[in-house]
Amino acid sequence: GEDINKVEKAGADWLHIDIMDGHFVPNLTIGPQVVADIRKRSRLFFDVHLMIEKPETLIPSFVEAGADLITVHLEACVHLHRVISLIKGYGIKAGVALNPATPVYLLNDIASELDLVLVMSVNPGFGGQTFISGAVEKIKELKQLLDNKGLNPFIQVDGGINETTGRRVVEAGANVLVAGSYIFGSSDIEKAVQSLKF
Ligand SMILES: O=C(CO)[C@H](O)[C@H](O)COP(=O)(O)O
Ligand SMILES: [Fe+2]
Repeated sequence: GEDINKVEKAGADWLHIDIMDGHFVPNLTIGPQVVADIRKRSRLFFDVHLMIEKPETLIPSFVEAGADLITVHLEACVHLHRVISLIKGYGIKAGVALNPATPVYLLNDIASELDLVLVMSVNPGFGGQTFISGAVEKIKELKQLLDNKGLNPFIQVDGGINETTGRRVVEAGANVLVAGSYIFGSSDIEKAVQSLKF
């Protein structure tokens, strides 16, 4: 709660909440109850990143908990269009995340339905990993695919973001930066948050 208040005061626009199930990724974090609890402490936009198998089973609970946007992994969805429709049916925003090894062209037939595309710049599962530079070219490729279709969803990048990598991805076309270690490991949280507003 204290940390959330700190980033809110520091000027963070959104709160990115990592949900891991110990199956889709080799790590376990929190579930809908904790999201509902932190909802009581913050008015920030809740950006819920689901790194879970069969996300459709828990989407209603995360909506109920107060999510403003839910992002699912393309790799975790057999029926991606159905899952995106489910999220949007609740009147909230829907995003799709791509692992570092997942190509951008797989979004071709779903791009028009999306409010956000998340390009993972680490393999999901842990904070504090090193930025994978291949993400930069991938963002450019994604921007091109979206531009060709006249689409303008948020382009989010998550993993190893700091002032240097953040600048590189923004120049490539990203407009939503997720940062964990860089912000919470900083002695001046406000300065760290503001340094990512390019
Ligand atoms: O989804 C994630 C990992 O799966 C995290 O959002 C991401 O790693 C942020 O942490 P850091 O900024 O420390 O890399
Ligand atoms: Fe994340």
